[in-house]
Order: sequence, then C-alpha cells, then structure tokens
Amino acid sequence: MRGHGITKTWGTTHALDGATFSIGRGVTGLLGSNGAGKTTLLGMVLGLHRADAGTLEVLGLDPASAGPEIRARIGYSPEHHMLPPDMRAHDLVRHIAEIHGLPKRAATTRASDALWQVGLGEERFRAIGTMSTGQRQRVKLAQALAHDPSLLLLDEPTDGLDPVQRDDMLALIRRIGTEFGIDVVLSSHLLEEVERICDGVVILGGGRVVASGRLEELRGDSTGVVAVVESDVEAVAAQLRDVGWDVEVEGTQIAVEVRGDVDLTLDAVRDAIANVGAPLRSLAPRRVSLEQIFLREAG
Ligand SMILES: Nc1ncnc2c1ncn2[C@@H]1O[C@H](COP(=O)(O)OP(=O)(O)OP(=O)(O)O)[C@@H](O)[C@H]1O
Repeated sequence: MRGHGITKTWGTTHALDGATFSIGRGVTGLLGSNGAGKTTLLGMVLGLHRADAGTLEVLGLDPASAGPEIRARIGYSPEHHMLPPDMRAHDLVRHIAEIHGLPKRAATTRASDALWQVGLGEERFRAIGTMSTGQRQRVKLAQALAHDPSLLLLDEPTDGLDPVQRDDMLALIRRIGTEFGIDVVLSSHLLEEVERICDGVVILGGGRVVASGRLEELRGDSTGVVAVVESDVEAVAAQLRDVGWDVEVEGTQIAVEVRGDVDLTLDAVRDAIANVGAPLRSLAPRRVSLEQIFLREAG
C-alpha cells in the first residue's frame, strides 16, 4: 500500500495534510494520538472517502475508483462497537461472509473457522450481547476474517480490554500476520503495543507522516549494551572501565556504550562478568525505542 501527498479536510478540520507513506508486508502499526487522522485514512483505504488531493494505491488498485474490488479483499474491524447484541456470533460472521458473496454452506463453514481462529470456537453460538468486551473484540476480528481477506485493517482493536485480554489480542494479531499470512494494518494510539507486534510503522502527527518504515531500520543500530547482574555490579563496572569502556551503573544494571560493533561489546561485557563471577540475569543490546523515535521526529 502506498500513499502520496494525501490531503483530506472535514469542514475546517485538516484531518490529513499531505501524508506520504508506504506499507509493506506483515503487521504495520498506524500510530497517532486521538484525532491524528488514522480512521480517516482507513476509510480512504476502503474507498469510503475520497482524498481532496494525493494518490493512494491499495492492493495495486486505486480505492477511489475500485472500492468494491478492494473491499472484497480487505477485512475491516472498526473502532466502535457496532455488533447486534441479540445476534449469535456465528450468525453474524456467516451473514458477513454471505454479504461478501460466499454461498450459504461455505459461509457457515467459514464462520466456524474464523471464530475458532480467534479463540471463540466454544462460544460461537452465544448471543453477542452476553459476551465480555474481550470476546466482542474477537467477534469483530472474526467478522473481518469472514471472507478470507488478504489485508486486515484493525482500528484500535485493544480498546476497552484489560491487560490480560490485551496481551491475548496482540498475540492473536501477530499470529494472523505471521502464521495466517494476512497483512495487517493496526491503528493504535499506543506506542508500546505497536512496538511489541509490528514489523513496520507509519506515525501520523498534524495530518502528516512524521516517521515511517520498518521498525528495525527506524531503530537503527544498537548504541549500547545492557547487562543486569544479581550482585557485584561495581566490580564488573570497574573491570570494564579499567580497559577503557564507557560504563554507567543504575541499581543492578550496567549500561555500556558500543565501541567497534555490538558483538564485540557484548563479548567484553560477558568476559568482565565471568571474570568477576557475578551471577548474570540478562544481557542484551539496547535499541532506540519507538517512543524516542516519536519524540525525536514529532518534536
Ligand atoms: N466525518 C467527519 N466529519 C467531520 N470531521 C471528522 C469526520 N471524521 C473525522 N473528523 C475529524 O477529523 C480529525 C481526524 O479524525 P480521525 O477519526 O481520522 O482521527 P483518529 O486518528 O482516528 O482519532 P481517534 O483514534 O480518536 O478516532 C478529527 O479532528 C475528527 O474530529
């Protein structure tokens, strides 16, 4: 998916103001604070609104002229709850599959499959109104999967979930993007959840794209190595300083600035810890966080 110079005004509100981005395979986070224009952009991807200016390409097509073809290949889970409370989950998902053109029997099978995929196999014949928020979010996901789409658009899919339900939902979205092989665009205002499961990111701010790309590339090379030891922190730090490493200690954590390359630095820290005989709890390269990227680019 690619957008170039996309502009959209609602009355006097500039929802998007020249947004340019490119979204690749896997799971992509569409990040931005409330009102940043995420939902507006998803609506355009679905061909529901037209841009005032700019070009958009989705699955090789222009949504402004090929909306129905695009919608046939996209699954969409909207932000707000729109599920009929009296309907059984299975009936709803089957109905959506039928709307997408599946014959009755295939739609029935597909509804069961989609509900099992989202972990609601046992609950599939329950009325939606009797379900928890977490289960209703899963029903929204199942209806988006009903017609076996090649791209999923999920608008704030963890909204209203408790921390455990959120973890489960994020793991499920990650599985959809990897094991099921369906590309996912996840709209969220939470940096931490995008950082946890996304391969790429598009960050919106003030109607523009403030940063975008593969997360790995945006984070760049590691600038440091962080070790946590159970004891002898100062002794390990002294060993490293003696041979010229730039070291900072905080509690049981030792941060060492990379010199040469990351592997060399990791080896030096590992050696110092072994020499002292300090019990090691963890050792890993330190990367720039998405929050730091966001603050850097938006600031
Ligand atoms: N149909 C509409 N009519 C008028 N204004 C709109 C409409 N849709 C969105 N807006 C305005 O455009 C701006 C961007 O809204 P949008 O819903 O796209 O943002 P968002 O990033 O999805 O935020 P949120 O997560 O809060 O939904 C907001 O100021 C919003 O009030």
